[in-house]
Amino acid sequence: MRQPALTTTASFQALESHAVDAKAWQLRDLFRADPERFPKLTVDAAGLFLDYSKNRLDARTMELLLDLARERGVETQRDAMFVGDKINLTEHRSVLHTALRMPRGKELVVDGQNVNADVHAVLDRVKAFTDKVRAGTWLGYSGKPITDIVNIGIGGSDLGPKMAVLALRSYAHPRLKMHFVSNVDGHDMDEVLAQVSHETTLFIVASKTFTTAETMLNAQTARRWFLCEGKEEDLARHFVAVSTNTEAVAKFGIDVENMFPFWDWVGGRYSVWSAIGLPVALAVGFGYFQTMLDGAHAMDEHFRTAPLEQNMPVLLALVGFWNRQFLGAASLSIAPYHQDLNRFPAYLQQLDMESNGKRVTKGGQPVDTPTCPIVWGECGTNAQHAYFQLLHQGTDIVPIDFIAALRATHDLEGHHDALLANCFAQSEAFMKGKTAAEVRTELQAQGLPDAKIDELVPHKTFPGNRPSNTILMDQLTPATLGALIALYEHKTFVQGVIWDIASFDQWGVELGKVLAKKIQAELEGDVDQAAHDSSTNGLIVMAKGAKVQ
Ligand SMILES: O=P(O)(O)OC[C@H]1O[C@H](O)[C@H](O)[C@@H](O)[C@@H]1O
Repeated sequence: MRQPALTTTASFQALESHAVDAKAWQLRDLFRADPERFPKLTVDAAGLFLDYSKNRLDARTMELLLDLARERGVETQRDAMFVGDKINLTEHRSVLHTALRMPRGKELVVDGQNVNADVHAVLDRVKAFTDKVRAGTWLGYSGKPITDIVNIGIGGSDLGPKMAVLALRSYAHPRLKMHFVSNVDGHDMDEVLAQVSHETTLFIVASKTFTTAETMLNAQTARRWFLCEGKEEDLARHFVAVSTNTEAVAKFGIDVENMFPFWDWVGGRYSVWSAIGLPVALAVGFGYFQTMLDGAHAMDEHFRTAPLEQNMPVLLALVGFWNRQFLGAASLSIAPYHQDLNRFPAYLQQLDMESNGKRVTKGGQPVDTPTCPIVWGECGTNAQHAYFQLLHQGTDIVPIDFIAALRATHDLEGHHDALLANCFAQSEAFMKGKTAAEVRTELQAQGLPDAKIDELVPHKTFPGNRPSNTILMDQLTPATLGALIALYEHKTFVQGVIWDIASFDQWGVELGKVLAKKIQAELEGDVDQAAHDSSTNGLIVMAKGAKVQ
């Protein structure tokens, strides 16, 4: 159904008038005025807790935002996604990552395909394979168990598994060392190959399409490296593939018996739940991988059934929309206060920016509002000692998602209180700030002369009023990780519906791929000067010059 332009809708216009005053609100005042703000603006779901009270909004703002969600059809479109309607319009595909984590036996038939049965058949194969590798009964060519696993993939075939393997580090198998090679830059492969042995390494070539240039080149390099010691007939023990493209896998020379399939209705950035999650299952065991799927399913059920006003992904999406639209926040910083979530911001960059970094509506019209913010971030407390300066006192408003676990998975004394204290202190500082009067009183108490105080006050003042969310879980476990990823997946979906953009394609990555192919041919052959501008020509000539030195 064709949506009207966002700014022309009644609920958007109501929000716009509400925002005239709301933009000037001070978070300090909102907290002072309502001691119940915390219980009112927090929600629990699937083992996660979201506190969105430190945003410049009130109950009326939320009501209007929820009206907008309803007017844009969030509920109808959510339901359409879950039942397998072809909501990926430009590629005419269903969007069924939620089916990958459905319990066994739940009926879901799409285009005559018994989706649930197919998903579980592949999961059974993943289980059988991971059990063997972990038990040490899947042997390399010289009869030794596998010790190193190298996942070769990029984008969705890298970021999800890499992030999850690190996040679940404390569940990892003691013998298996996981490596990830994604970059076409040979330094990436080179570094990994230097650490592993031909006899005991298993390569997973992970690519939905099995045509991605980087992955194909890396896979060829790995194959060549392997054949320096191993024989052709040993390849099957050392190379497996995860893909939707059986033909290309066979052509590459990987035994299709060793291929774990998935389907075109799984988007790359939504694929960690499919066989693309094989490195996760190998690292933590199938049982914990299944628990991660269960955690995501719990969030799916919440998203599918909870009323919008208590629906965590919907609330997170609406708050993000409010900050983007009405506070002009062009970026969103992700601050996991958990070292094992170190790769989570990078994972979210693809999830969010590749999904919603679009400038036209589903109907092909230019959007009339800003869309996806730039997503970036680093773990706290490291981030505090690097760029938090700008977030506290710079000229841009950058909302922050703080993510923390109440209990650690280590038992090192003193660390966890220090970590949580920093996390909570930062969101408090962003919210409250420090007024000029407070700074002046503090400096006066230190006995500084008036002239010095006048000089320092502007520098030491914090404007505050900077929005943040805090997401808490009891511990970072396979279940809470699954729920956390699903939370953000659904948040991205809801925002895409509000903006009426096609969240499940990624045409914006194509142009560079085509040009790179052409330039690579020129680096290896003759330069097609007429095809380029003087800058590009100049750079190509420099690279060619460096080759002959
Ligand atoms: O899994 P593959 O088919 O190799 O794709 C890997 C990645 O590359 C593409 O260019 C897309 O931008 C990503 O969405 C995708 O995840």
